Amino acid sequence: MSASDRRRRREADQRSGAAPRDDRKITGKNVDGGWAARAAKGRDNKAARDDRGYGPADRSVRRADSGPERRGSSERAERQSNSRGSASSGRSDGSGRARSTGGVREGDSREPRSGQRTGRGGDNGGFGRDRDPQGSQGGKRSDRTGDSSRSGSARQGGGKSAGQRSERQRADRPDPSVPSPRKRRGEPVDVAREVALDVLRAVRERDAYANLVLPKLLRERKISGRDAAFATELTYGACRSQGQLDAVIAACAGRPVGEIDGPILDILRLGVYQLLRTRTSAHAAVDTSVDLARAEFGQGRAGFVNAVLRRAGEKTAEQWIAELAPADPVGKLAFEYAHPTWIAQSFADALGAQAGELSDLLAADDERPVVHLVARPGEITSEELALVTGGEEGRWSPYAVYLDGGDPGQLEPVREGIAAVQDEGSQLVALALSRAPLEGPDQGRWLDLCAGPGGKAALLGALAAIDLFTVDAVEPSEHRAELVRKSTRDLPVTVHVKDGRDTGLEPGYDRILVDAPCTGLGALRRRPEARWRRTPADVPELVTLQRELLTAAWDLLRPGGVVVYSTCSPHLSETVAVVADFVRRTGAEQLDTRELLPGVTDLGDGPSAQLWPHRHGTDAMFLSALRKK
Ligand SMILES: C[S@@+](CC[C@H](N)C(=O)[O-])C[C@H]1O[C@@H](n2cnc3c(N)ncnc32)[C@H](O)[C@@H]1O
Repeated sequence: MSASDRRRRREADQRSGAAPRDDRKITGKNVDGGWAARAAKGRDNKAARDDRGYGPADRSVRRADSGPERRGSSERAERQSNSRGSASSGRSDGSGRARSTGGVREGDSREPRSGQRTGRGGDNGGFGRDRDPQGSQGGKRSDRTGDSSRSGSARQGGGKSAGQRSERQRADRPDPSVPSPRKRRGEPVDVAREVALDVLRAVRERDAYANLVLPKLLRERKISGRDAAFATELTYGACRSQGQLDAVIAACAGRPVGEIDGPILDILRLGVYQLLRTRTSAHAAVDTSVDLARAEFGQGRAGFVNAVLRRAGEKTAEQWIAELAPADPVGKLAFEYAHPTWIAQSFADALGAQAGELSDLLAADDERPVVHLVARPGEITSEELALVTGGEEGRWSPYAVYLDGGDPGQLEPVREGIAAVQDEGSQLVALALSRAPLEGPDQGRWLDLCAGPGGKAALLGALAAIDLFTVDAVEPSEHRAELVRKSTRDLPVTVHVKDGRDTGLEPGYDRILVDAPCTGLGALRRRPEARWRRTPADVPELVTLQRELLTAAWDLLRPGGVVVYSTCSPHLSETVAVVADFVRRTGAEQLDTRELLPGVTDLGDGPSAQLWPHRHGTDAMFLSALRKK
C-alpha cells in the first residue's frame, strides 16, 4: 500500500472514528521474513511453553521475602537479648512527624526482644520491573522538567542544615564506583540490604533517583537473581512508603525523624519497611539492620537501631495505621497507602464524583507497574512484538505490549530500536494528536513542543513517516534533547534545543503536542521517591510554565490545526484549570478528546480525557484537544 493510499485510508478512519491500526499491522519488515518469521517462531515457542504449563501467564514472579531466611539471621537473632524498653506512640500528620511520648536515646544499646511476626505481603518489587517507562525521566537535576521532581521533604531526614549536609556529602556520599565502606572494612555483608541502604542514602543525600541508581549499583556489584530482586523490593518499597515508615520511627524513637542522624534513619527505614510491609521475619529485619548499623557506626548506634525496631515490631502494620493515621477519610487513606495527604486530596479532587475510587487508585499507585512496550508503527506490529517478547498485546493502544518481567533493555526489538519502553497512556496521547480532526487537509507539519526524553516524539515520528510527514521536536535541555535524537533516529524528526516559549520556528503547524512539564503526580508508581519530594508549592510555578507553553503552541498553530495539551499529572490546577483559562482567553474550540480514543472507556465527563492507573492500568495522563478556529 502506497503512502497516499495509507493516508486516504487513514483519513477515512478518522472520519469514521475508527482507530487506524489495521493497515499499520502489515508492514514491510515484518511480512517479508523478518519480524514476521521471528514472531512465527515466537508463536511456536509460546505454544510449547503453554503446553508445558509455564507460558507467560504461569510464570511466577519470585517473591523476595525468603531472602533473609537464607542468611541464617534467625540464628543470630536467637543470640540477642530480650530486654525491652518503654514504647511510645503518637499520631501522625501524614508528614512523618509524630507527636510522641517517651523515646530511645541513640546511645541506647539494649538489644531487641525477639519480635512478633508482623506485616503483610511485600511491596512486590521485582528486578527490572520498575524501570522508568519514559526512558529516563531523570535528566539533569537543574532541568525544569515536569518529572525531575525535587523539593525539601525527603531531604529533611537527618536533621542537617544545608551546610551540614554538603559537609556530609563530601565526607560520605556513596560513590557507586567503589565498594561501600561496610565492605571495605571486611565486615560480614548482606549484599541486598547493603545495596538498598546505599540507594536510600543517595536518594536522601543527593536527591538521586532510586530507579537510576539501583540498577547501576546492582550491575557494578554484580548482584543478580534473588539478591537483586530482594534489593529492589527493599529499595523501592522503602522509598515509596517513607512517610508511613517515618511516622512509625518517630513514634518509636520519641522524636521527629528530622532529629535522627540521616544514615541511621536510612537503616531504620529499611528495617521498619521489612517489619511492616514484607514477610521478612522480625528477627531477620532487626538483626540485619543492627549489623548494618554496627558495621558502620559501632555498638552504641546499633543499640538505638535495635531499640527502635523492637518497638516497631511490637505492632502490626494495621495496628500502627490505626494508631497513627489522621482521622479524616482522605488523610487516613493517604497514610494507609503511604501517600502525602495533599497528593491523595488532589487525586480525590480529580476523581470528583467518583472519589469513592480513591482507595483503589492509591492501591494501584502503590503497586509495581507492568512494563509497557510500544511497537514502532511501520516496523513491527504489537502482535509480533508480543510473540517475540513473550508479552501480551495491550488493551487500549494498537501498539502496546505488556511485559510480565525481565529487563526490557535486553530484548532484541528494543535493542534494534523498533520497540521501546513506553507507558500505554503516553502512547494514547500521541495517537490522539495524530487522529484529531483538522479543518482542511493535513499538510504534514507536526510539532512536539516539550519532547524530552522523546517517547512521544518517536511514536509521532513513526506515524508521520507512514504519511511522509515531518515532526519538529523542541527540548531546552541538551542532555534530554540528545535522548530525543537517540529515540527518533531514522525517523523524520528534527530536534531543536530551544525553550518552547521562544522557539524561533516558523508558524503554520497542523498538529502540536504540548506534553507539559508537570508535577508528575500521575506517574508516581514509576518513581519510588517522587511522592515525598514534591510539595504543593511546586504547582503554581509549573502552572505558569504550562500556560506559557500552551500560548506559544497556539501562536505556532495554523487556523484549523489542533493542539493536544497533556500532563502526567491529574492535579486539577495543571489540567482542566489550565485548559479552561486558555479557552477563555483564546476562544479555542475544545474537541471531545474521548472520541480520539475509541474503545477506551471511563475517560471522565469530557471534553478532556483522564486516564487512571486503577481503571486503565496506565499512568494518570490527562489530555485535551483544542482546535484553532
Ligand atoms: C513531561 S516531559 C515530556 C515527555 C516527552 N513528551 C516524552 O514523551 O518523552 C516535559 C519535558 O518538557 C521539557 N521542558 C521543560 N521546560 C520547557 C520549556 N520551557 N520548553 C520546552 N520544554 C520544556 C522538560 O525538559 C521535559 O523534557
